[in-house]
Amino acid sequence: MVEKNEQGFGPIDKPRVEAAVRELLLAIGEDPDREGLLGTPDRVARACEEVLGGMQEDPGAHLRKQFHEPGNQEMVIVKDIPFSSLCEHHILPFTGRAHVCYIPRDGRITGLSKIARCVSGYARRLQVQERLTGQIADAMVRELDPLGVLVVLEAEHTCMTMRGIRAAGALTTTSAVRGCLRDLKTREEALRLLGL
Ligand SMILES: Nc1nc2c(ncn2[C@@H]2O[C@H](COP(=O)(O)OP(=O)(O)OP(=O)(O)O)[C@@H](O)[C@H]2O)c(=O)[nH]1
Ligand SMILES: [Zn+2]
Repeated sequence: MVEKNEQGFGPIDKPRVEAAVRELLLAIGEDPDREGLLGTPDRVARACEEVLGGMQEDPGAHLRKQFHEPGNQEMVIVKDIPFSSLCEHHILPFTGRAHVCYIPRDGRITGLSKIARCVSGYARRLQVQERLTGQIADAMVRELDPLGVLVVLEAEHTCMTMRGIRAAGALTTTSAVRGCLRDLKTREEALRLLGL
């Protein structure tokens, strides 16, 4: 049996991905031995390692790079963090921007880039946007114990734009709220600062 990591995933088996891509090419009526496709199974396998690399890490661990600013309980907002993920229903990309807002507890803050790294780690998995949003918020709560967290994701799903309903330009917004950001007034201030 394949050993799973602490995130619940096995390792990426590159030769197996390559064999599966070759089989897929045959299944769609292509010739995997024609010149243009010769390197494709290897390229797709390498691309999988990259775009699904978040399965091999604990994205929350980035947030453990912390600093202490005594007395600071003011809102921190990191806006417009770009992300790319893969929808687990069609294995097609959905891409967009994440906005993360939190209120530190007793000045316990994290490195700003670490928030973007956390988003990237959870995005580089097979996902649904709602779960991705909640996982980011929960990691913030787990690692920082902040007074409140608000995560908003806006994304375009290619499974909705290049196939199926083909609703080009349709944008999906999801949010996850924890702690004191559930309070209407605090949340309104966060949304105002986010321009949402
Ligand atoms: N809630 C949610 N739905 C998603 C996400 N990504 C894709 N979907 C949806 O998953 C659904 C899968 O529906 P199915 O009827 O099983 O699949 P389908 O026949 O390909 O559906 P259509 O896309 O409507 O053609 C679709 O409505 C997709 O739009 C996501 O991140 N969140
Ligand atoms: Zn999809």
